Amino acid sequence: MNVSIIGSGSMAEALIAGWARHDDVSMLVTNRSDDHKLLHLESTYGVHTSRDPKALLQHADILLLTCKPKDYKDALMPYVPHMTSSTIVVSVMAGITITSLEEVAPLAQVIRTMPNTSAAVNKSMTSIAAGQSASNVSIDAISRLFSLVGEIAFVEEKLLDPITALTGTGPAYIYYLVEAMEIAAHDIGIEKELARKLILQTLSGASETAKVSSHTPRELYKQIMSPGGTTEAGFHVLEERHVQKALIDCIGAANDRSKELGIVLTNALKRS
Ligand SMILES: NC(=O)C1=CN([C@@H]2O[C@H](COP(=O)(O)OP(=O)(O)OC[C@H]3O[C@@H](n4cnc5c(N)ncnc54)[C@H](OP(=O)(O)O)[C@@H]3O)[C@@H](O)[C@H]2O)C=CC1
Ligand SMILES: O=C(O)[C@@H]1CCC=N1
Repeated sequence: MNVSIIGSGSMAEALIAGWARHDDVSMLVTNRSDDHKLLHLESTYGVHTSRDPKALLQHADILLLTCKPKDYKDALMPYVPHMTSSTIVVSVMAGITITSLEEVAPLAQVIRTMPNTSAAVNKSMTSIAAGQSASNVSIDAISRLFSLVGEIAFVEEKLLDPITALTGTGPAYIYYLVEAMEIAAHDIGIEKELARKLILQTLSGASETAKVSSHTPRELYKQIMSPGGTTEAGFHVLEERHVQKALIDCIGAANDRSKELGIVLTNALKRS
């Protein structure tokens, strides 16, 4: 599969790192102006880079838009005159709707996705919503492409905003938790390197258990909690400080922002 990638930031690099392990994915990458980043991607992953829209479109029918939502119009415009009905525009952007993309690229088949940076280790959770213009063959191609770097789910487009808050942003919540556990480990006398190993194996074990177990998360944490024991003592603080409520509100705020991004940017760019 040939993919031309427009934007070379964190999300693009995670996908490139994942796809670079697959010989059948050929990538041509561009960005706005960061030559250093393009050189880094060439030397690290063996991808090719270009600043010629025609070359990027000739390389692939799949144009992957990995710029920030505010830049989507500028990023897409140079390709529009060269597009045909076999051009597939795939977006990973938060908030920007299929309709907005179709307005800028009326000939293209548009597919919206929400992956996450765990694509770099083939563990992305990518949700996919296809526009009316996308053929089954194109949808199949895109689902195969993202399956190479993790799990996929087909969803209705309206779910992509909440999914952005849950799984697009999701790894950041986990890293924040790991950071807190590392600080705590230091405070209670466990050295950094050992702490990291202990924490990450605990996290991956808990994730795997939650995945295969028939128990709910509540049942699973209750199984670890002995009356009068250490877990209960720790949970007492979590409950007292309303940590679960804070996490629920955090995802709610990310969801609100995701919706807002789409509305504000689409209106602003329509006026421009
Ligand atoms: N970061 C994440 O974890 C996730 C991000 N996303 C989505 O992915 C997208 C990218 O996010 P992220 O990687 O963090 O962003 P970054 O800011 O790291 O990267 C943005 C990239 O877009 C490029 N760009 C900007 N304007 C243009 C243009 N006109 N033409 C070509 N390239 C352009 C920039 O180039 P230059 O540096 O040269 O200016 C840069 O390489 C966002 O829309 C976000 O919603 C989705 C899921 C997770
Ligand atoms: O913070 C953001 O807007 C992007 C979208 C999902 C993850 N990062």
